Amino acid sequence: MWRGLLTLVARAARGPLRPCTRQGSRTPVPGSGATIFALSSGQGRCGIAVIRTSGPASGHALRSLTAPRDLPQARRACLRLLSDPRSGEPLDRALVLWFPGPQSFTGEDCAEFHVHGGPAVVSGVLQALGRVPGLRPAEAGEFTRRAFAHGKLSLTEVEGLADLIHAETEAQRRQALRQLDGELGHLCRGWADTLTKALAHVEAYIDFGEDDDLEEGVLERADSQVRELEVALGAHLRDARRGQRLRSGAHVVVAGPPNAGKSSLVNLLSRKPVSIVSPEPGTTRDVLETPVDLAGFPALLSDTAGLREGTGLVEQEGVRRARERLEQADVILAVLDASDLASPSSCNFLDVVVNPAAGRSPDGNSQRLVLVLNKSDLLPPGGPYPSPDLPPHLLLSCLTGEGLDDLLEALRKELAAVCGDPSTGPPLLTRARHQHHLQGCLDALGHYKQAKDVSLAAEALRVARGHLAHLTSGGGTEEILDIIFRDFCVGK
Ligand SMILES: Nc1nc2c(ncn2[C@@H]2O[C@H](COP(=O)(O)OP(=O)(O)OP(=O)(O)O)[C@@H](O)[C@H]2O)c(=O)[nH]1
Ligand SMILES: [K+]
Ligand SMILES: [Mg+2]
Repeated sequence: MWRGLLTLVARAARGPLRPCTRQGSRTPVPGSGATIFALSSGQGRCGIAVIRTSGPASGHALRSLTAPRDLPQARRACLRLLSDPRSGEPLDRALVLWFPGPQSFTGEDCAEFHVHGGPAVVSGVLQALGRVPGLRPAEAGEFTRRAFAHGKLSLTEVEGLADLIHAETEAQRRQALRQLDGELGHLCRGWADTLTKALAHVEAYIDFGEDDDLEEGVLERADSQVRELEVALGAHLRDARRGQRLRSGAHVVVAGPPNAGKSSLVNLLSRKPVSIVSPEPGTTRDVLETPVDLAGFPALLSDTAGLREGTGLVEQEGVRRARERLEQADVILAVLDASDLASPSSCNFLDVVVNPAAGRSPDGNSQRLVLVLNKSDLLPPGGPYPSPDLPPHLLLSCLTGEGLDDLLEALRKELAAVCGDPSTGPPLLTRARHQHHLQGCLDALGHYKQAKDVSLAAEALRVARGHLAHLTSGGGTEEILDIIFRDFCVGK
């Protein structure tokens, strides 16, 4: 009786043991019956512009604009005269491509028109397409959304694609490409498979626990699979901030005493005059932020007020803001005037900011510090060399540019440590959403271990697996999909 009841409970709670697939097809695509069209290449005058369509009327649209010719061979570029289907007026001589579904980007019938990139040609072809029955202009991200709905891309791949389109630095491009290649999704599916196996063992125990023909130690095996998974997830979560930093930029804060040359350095690194430079100490009063590509990594570079006490109200507020910003830094770029190391403000900065940070052993999650002694051009040639008891530092002259290459190399190393190097290592978690689901999965595994009842343990494994499925498929939640697809431009 007891066992029969347990089996019933387990069966009812189990539902179908659906593997964690790439399909996002549980979400209906809004207006998916329509055929959509859009300019997919950038706006403005260009050599070639690409216009594409997706949906059941794509073939008809292609035939209408290239009449009287038939559809070209699938996936082969063909030169065709395009003309307006109503007036018959020639529009352009263009390369056209026909991608019958499901072997297309969206999984639907698609057509591409590679036209000459003049505005009149592009608008002529778009207008002609708009007059074909069943066609309407595409909304932002609609092509990708259809690809997702037809299981052509998983959600993490969609995110990778969005990031690839927006990638501004080499490291961002590498990370996005890896995610688009499905590495993160692949990893999650591997974890989900492990969970499915563990769940199968637990369910077998629920169903046949007292039968003699059940292998020994099924529960122990499930336990050890869960333990291994916990270790892997834990390691990945510890790395979580890195992928996000790489996506949105690491915070690099330039700090130091007044007049050390902080603003000069910010201008040098960003290759434009973002900050005012002057011989007057206390020039920079507020935090000035500028996004830069630092040695291939995206960074948000902040110029700050020189740190000193006992000045006017405005400057004091600037100093307060500088201190606040320092606390949020991933990398502190500490600047001192090499010719003025003995001054009270230099000594104070060394004591309060540099030495404490230099004393900490850095890991991927703690702040890192690069110490720069600027104005090396003012040092007497051949020595004496700045104080030997300084922590590791680099010599630089913002005036002559000497030492800049070494500084960039040092920054590259620090940024690779805080952002993770996208060329090596496991795929990174690039969004807070990823972190949330991995943490949810890990928490559920914790419940599994604490469960007093085997059917509760099975339920915990199902919850854990659900989190992994949500990570790759979005779980069909419209809001998440809306947020992700909103990032896309029209035509993608
Ligand atoms: N000789 C020399 N002068 C420099 C160098 N870098 C900056 N300076 C000069 O030092 C002065 C101060 O430079 P800033 O960049 O304004 O210094 P800052 O640290 O931003 O100053 P505050 O914002 O006032 O704290 C300016 O007159 C610069 O031209 C350098 O490498 N060599
Ligand atoms: K200054
Ligand atoms: Mg300044």
